[in-house]
Amino acid sequence: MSSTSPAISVHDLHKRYGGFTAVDGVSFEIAHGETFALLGPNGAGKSTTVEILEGYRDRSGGEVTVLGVDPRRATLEWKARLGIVLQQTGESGNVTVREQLAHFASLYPQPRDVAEVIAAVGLEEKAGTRIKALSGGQRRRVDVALGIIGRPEVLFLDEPTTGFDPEARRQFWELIRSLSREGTTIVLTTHYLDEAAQLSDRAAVIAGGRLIDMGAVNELGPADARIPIVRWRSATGRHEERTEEPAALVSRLTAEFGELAELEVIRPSLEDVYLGLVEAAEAREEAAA
Ligand SMILES: Nc1ncnc2c1ncn2[C@@H]1O[C@H](COP(=O)(O)OP(=O)(O)OP(=O)(O)O)[C@@H](O)[C@H]1O
Repeated sequence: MSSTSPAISVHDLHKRYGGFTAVDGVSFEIAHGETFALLGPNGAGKSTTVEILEGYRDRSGGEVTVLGVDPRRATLEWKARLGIVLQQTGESGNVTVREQLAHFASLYPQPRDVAEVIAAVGLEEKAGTRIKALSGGQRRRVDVALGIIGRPEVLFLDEPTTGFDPEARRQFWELIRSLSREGTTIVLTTHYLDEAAQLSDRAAVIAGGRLIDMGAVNELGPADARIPIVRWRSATGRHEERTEEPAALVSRLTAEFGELAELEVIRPSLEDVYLGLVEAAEAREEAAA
């Protein structure tokens, strides 16, 4: 497959569970080397979509290719090119972290070095510990380690940092950035919008099985949702103004009033923009019902 073709292509994807439509006509493409986030509220259809891409779930309609292959026609060779960190942690074994990783490494043609992966997920001190004796967050790190041990070309991360402490999350971000620098294509689903903003090039927002927006993480949502907000307090109380030119407003205010109490310029975060998008989609849904 030439690298100009997308790593992942999804066209008009549908998934029905009995009479319930979980994914309702979703289309997107992910380029080689891109980090792409799938965002959306609980039950939006993110895991279903990702599991179809991974070949774990069949689809009801639409076309999908991952590394040029339809996941319905998955081969072992194709699977070896993917790394998968599922939402639920399955690792609770009687073997040690090092043994488990060495076992998985032996299943891949070009695995990463076991000690390097253990260090990358910050489990050096637990390498000789049985997995069942690890904490929840440490087990999640084992899941991540197992996802990358095979040197995947495409890495699927379904809520990878759930249960991580803040330091572990930052460490994980560094790991993902280094995998991305090596050219790994990464598909991330997360409810941590700061994580999506930190790591992804582009994001798609899904709600009720439909794609409601897609774009670069700093360009999602309507333009007015991203206008900066200037807040300050004066003798008359608290004030807030949205402006495309916050620096000009701040210098006008300081020229007029001098030093201002509690002055801040806020750029709406991905979380603010995301919440606006999801609320608008829910309102449209209710109006249509
Ligand atoms: N095996 C199944 N049978 C019936 N319905 C299912 C099945 N799996 C998922 N669903 C339904 O499909 C919808 C989408 O589920 P999915 O797990 O894809 O959502 P999600 O966006 O990943 O949510 P979360 O953020 O909670 O993980 C949900 O309403 C869910 O109840």
